[in-house]
Amino acid sequence: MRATVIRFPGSNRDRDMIAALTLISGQAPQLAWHTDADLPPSDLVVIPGGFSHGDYLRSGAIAARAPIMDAVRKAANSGAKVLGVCNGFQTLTEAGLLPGALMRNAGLTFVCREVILEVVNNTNAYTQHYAKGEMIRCPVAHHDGNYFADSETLKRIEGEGQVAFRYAQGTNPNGSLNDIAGIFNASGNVLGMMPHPENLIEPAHGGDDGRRLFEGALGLAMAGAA
Ligand SMILES: NC(=O)CC[C@H](N)C(=O)O
Repeated sequence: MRATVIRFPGSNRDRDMIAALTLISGQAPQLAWHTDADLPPSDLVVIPGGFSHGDYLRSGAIAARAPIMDAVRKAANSGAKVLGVCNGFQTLTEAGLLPGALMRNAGLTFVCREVILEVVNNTNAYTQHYAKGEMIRCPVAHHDGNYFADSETLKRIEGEGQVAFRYAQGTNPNGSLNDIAGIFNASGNVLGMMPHPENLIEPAHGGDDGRRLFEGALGLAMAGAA
């Protein structure tokens, strides 16, 4: 399983993502730069969190138009997994690889805290190691995490099982419609999520609820599983 992490000017969770993928798979991921025209052969492409291009214009808007994104689109269309976390999720919506948009948090402040997520759909490689309806811990750190989609799109993604994670009732940190924290594309190989599973993968983090997402995406058995 070959994983690649893409870096943009202003990415700041790339090192966390590289550390998580290395720890979980035993192999350092390949790296790509935003101006690269091609991606190395990859089964999993990850766009990490951060403030690409200083969040100017809109978070992820400039990154979505980087040369590397043509290669990401090609990889996604040919079935590779593409995971966008936080600024990565923003970039994937701006690139049209995921529906909807991430708007300014309803409270107009940056939120940095742990939230509880409900695993809405576990019939997908990314979420296969969670139980449906399982509540997991995960940190968030963003100012533009307020998921919005028009009513037709919202109905479609809800109806087609494209909602991956929801903020637990009453804990929505940003005003996202339907408490949406993460969504799949229609084919299920692209996942965007605002919370940071890479920051809760080992006891030193205070928990490891995020770990199973990477084990699923990388096609690995759960640590500790027989
Ligand atoms: N941690 C992040 O990726 C931050 C995402 C984004 N730039 C925001 O603040 O909304």
